[in-house]
Amino acid sequence: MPNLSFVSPTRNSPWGTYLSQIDAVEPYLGNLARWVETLRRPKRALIVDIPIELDNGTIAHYEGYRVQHSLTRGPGKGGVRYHPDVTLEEVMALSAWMTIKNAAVNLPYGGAKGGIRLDPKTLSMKELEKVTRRYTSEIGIIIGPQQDIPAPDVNTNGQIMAWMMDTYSMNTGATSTGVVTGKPIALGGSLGRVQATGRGVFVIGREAMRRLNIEMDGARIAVQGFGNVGSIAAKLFAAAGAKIVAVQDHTGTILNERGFDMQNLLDHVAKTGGVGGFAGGDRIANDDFWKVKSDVLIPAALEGQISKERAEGLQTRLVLEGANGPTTPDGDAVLADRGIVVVPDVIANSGGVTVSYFEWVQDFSSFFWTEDEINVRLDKIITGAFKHIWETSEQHRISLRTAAFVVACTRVLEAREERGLYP
Ligand SMILES: NC(=O)C1=CN([C@@H]2O[C@H](COP(=O)(O)OP(=O)(O)OC[C@H]3O[C@@H](n4cnc5c(N)ncnc54)[C@H](OP(=O)(O)O)[C@@H]3O)[C@@H](O)[C@H]2O)C=CC1
Ligand SMILES: O=C(O)CCC(=O)C(=O)O
Repeated sequence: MPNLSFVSPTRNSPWGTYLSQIDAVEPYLGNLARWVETLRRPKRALIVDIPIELDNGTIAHYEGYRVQHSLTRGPGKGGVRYHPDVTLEEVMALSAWMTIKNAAVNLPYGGAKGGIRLDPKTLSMKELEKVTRRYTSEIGIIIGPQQDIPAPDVNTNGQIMAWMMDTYSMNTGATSTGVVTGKPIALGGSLGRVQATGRGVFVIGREAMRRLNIEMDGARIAVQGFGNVGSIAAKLFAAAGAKIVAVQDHTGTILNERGFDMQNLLDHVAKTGGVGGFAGGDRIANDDFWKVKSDVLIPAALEGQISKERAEGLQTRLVLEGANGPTTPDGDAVLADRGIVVVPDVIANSGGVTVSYFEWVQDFSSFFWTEDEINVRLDKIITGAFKHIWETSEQHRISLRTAAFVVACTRVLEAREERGLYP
C-alpha cells in the first residue's frame, strides 16, 4: 500500500478496498502501469471546518470534505454525503470510485466526492441550510462548473443542491446553474435525474439477467437500503414483472415470499420514513436478510455490507451493486469462489452520474430535453458500457469488477500519458 501519511486503511475499509481493486487491475495495464501510482493517491483533498449557530443558540462545528481524486479526463464530478460516519478516508474512496465510474462509462469527467460528518436527522431545516451554505462557501475555492460539480448522495437531495447552487452563485456574483447537478427542475435540473440511479440499476440488472438466463418475470429480488436508489430500482423491477421479496433499512427487515405490493410499500415508507412496521410482509431479524433466497440481491445502502461471512451465506445468483463499495475484498473473493456474479457499483449505479452529465450539458446549452429523450440516451450509454465491460471480462477471464477497472483505468492513464510529463 502507498505511504499516504494521513490515512491508515485496513484491507476491508473503503480506501483499502479501492487499493486492492487497483492491485487487481495493474497486471492488465501494459505500459500504462508506469502511471498506476497516480490512481493510488487523490490529486487534492480539502478538509473544512463548518461552524454554525444551532437553533438553541449554541455553536456547533462540523467537519466536511471535498476530495478530487482525479482531474485528468475533465472536471471533478461526484456527490456529497451527509452521514455521522463520514471520514476523509471514506470520501477518498468514494471519489476514486467516481474516477473509475466516469471513465468506465466514458463521461468526460475526473472523479470527486464530498461529505460532512453529521446526522441530518438531528438538525432542523434551518440548521441544515446553514451547514450546507457554509460548507459550499468553504469548498467554493475548488468547485465550479468547469472545476468540480457536486451532486446528491446519501442523505442529500434537490433542496440541498438548490442551496449549494444559490450560495455558489451569490459568492461568485453570477447565477451558475452548472455548478451542481441533481437540482430542482425550476433551477435547471434535469427531468429523470431523481430516478436515474435506480433506473440505471434496473437497466444494468436487466442486461446482466439476460446474459445469465435469469427470467425477469417472477425473479426474486432482495433490496438493502430503501432510499433514492433502492426504492426506485425496486419499483422498476416490480413493474417489469419481478417480485421484491425482501427489503431492509435502518428501521427493520421485511419479507414477503409472494412479493410486496410496491405501491403500498412506497406509501408506507413515505408516511413513516422506513420499511419497518410495514403490514404487507413479515418482520425478520436483520441478519436473516443475507440468507433470503433470491435471484438478484441489490445492496443499495452503504459500503462494506457484504463481508466474507455474509458472502458465505448468500443464497442468490447475482449481486447488483446499487451502493458504492458494498462488497469487501474478502466478500468478493468468496462470491467469486461460489460462482455468484457481481455487477460492480462503477457500472451498476452509473445511471445517476450519466443523467447528471446530461443535466450539466443541458445547463450549458440552456436547452432542455424531454424525459423520454433522457431515458433513451441513458439506456443506450450504460448498456453500451456494460457490453464493453462484459466482453472485456470474457476476453481476459476476469471478474466484471476487474474488467470495469481495466476499461476505466486504461482510459484515465492513456489521458494521463497524453497530457505529458513536464509542468
Ligand atoms: N443518489 C444517487 O444518485 C447515487 C447514490 N449511490 C449510492 O447508493 C447508495 C444509497 O444512496 P441513496 O439511495 O442516494 O441514499 P439515501 O439516503 O436516499 O438512502 C439510503 C438508504 O440506505 C439505508 N441504510 C443506510 N445504512 C443502512 C444500514 N446499515 N442497513 C440498512 N439500511 C441502511 C437508509 O435507511 P435509513 O433511512 O433507515 O437510514 C436508506 O434507506 C449509496 O452507497 C450511494 O453512494 C450511487 C450512485 C448515485
Ligand atoms: O450524479 C453525480 O454527479 C454523482 C453521483 C454519485 O455520487 C455517484 O455516482 O456515486
